[in-house]
Amino acid sequence: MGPLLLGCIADDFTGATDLANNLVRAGMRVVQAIGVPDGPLAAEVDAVVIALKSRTVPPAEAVAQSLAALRWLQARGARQIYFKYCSTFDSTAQGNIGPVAEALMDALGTDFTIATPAFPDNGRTVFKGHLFVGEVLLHESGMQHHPLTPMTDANLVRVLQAQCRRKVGLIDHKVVAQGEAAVRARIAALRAEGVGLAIVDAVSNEDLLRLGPALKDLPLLTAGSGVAIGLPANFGLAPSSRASALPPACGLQAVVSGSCSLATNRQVQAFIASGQPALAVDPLRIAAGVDVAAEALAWAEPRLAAGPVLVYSTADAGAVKAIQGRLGVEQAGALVERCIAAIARGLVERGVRQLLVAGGETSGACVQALGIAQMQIGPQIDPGVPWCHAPSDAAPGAGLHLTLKSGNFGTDDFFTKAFTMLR
Ligand SMILES: Nc1ncnc2c1ncn2[C@@H]1O[C@H](COP(=O)(O)OP(=O)(O)O)[C@@H](O)[C@H]1O
Ligand SMILES: O=C(O)[C@@H](O)C(=O)COP(=O)(O)O
Repeated sequence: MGPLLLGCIADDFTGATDLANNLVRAGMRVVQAIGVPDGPLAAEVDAVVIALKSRTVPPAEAVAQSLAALRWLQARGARQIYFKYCSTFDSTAQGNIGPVAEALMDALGTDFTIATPAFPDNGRTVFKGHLFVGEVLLHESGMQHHPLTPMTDANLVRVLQAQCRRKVGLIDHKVVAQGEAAVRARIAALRAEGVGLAIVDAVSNEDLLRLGPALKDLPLLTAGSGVAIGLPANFGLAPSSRASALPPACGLQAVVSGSCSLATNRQVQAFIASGQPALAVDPLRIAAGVDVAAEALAWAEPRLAAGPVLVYSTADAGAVKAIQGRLGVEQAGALVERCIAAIARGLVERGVRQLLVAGGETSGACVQALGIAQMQIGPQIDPGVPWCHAPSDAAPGAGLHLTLKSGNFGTDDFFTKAFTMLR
């Protein structure tokens, strides 16, 4: 196996597939590893995305996990490191984008990196350092109500500065629009001013493609998945459908959702409105000690043969706040994640081989419960969300098709459309 071109560290599991998807589409062969790999890679690849569950853990833990991933990638000769976070810049008051970025800078001995969550294909654009989600600023996008990482300020220079020791600057759109030489000159000027991290404006894929060549020599990039579209060309790679081939799909179909994002709420409603079977799980009953996972599996089992079933804890912002008020934010999140993960495993043990998981933290819990170590990346369903294929100890034999949907991604009919794509 040759040295890696790109070594990637993602702060959650859906985010990791999102990044892998953009790299694959731009021509890289990619494996997504769940945590730092402890065995050989499943295939010859150009890039590895190590998926961590480090977005909402205490900063010191996120740093330790990220440095362990970095050491593994460095040992495989990775020529450039990419720290992937959310396109809505999800972070807690303590981090973890700033602390992890700075720890990686220290470990790599570099004095400068960029930071941009821009992902125009999904409506995430950055202008004058401010993040827009679709037509509105970040703090008006619904993200202000996120259960774990409420985002209340769209000014990313300010948000990142609050998380960093180093000075944070801006490479604004006027510079990006002029292309590689102007971006390089701006980076040199910022370095001379002692700026360590710069938010980069980008409002279109063209901006990201113009940015790519200017980033070629930076040891570390930090970004959402958007920046990835301009990187494979730096290594002489071009788009090819060969990179995304998966084995044929088989088995039963199911959706589990622990995401409470606006897009997922719409997708759950659309699935229910289409008349397909759906069951809500109640966090208060889980907290009361009821075996909600066993109940859900007993409900699902007789229905699976007829088509996809949905089990969800998805709720609107008001309902989530009420639950968190009763159980505490972390306790509510952890209880629901454990329950949905047990349901996902039980469904696979009952023959589900096409599984859709909605929610980043939820996906992390499910993938761990399914004993999945590595995932092969397949074709895109919607921007940022590919089908994947993975061996799982709950699915002996050929493994299972799996898609990890970021909370805010996908069209309203995603829960139905995803399965029709596999036919
Ligand atoms: N009804 C609910 N009440 C409170 N918390 C919930 C509920 N449903 C899910 N959660 C928790 O909310 C969090 C959602 O995060 P995540 O899975 O990352 O979704 P997203 O991708 O939309 O951010 C998880 O920790 C999940 O367990
Ligand atoms: O960059 C993105 O928006 C996604 O890849 C992502 O990280 C989303 O996280 P969740 O909303 O927690 O799924």
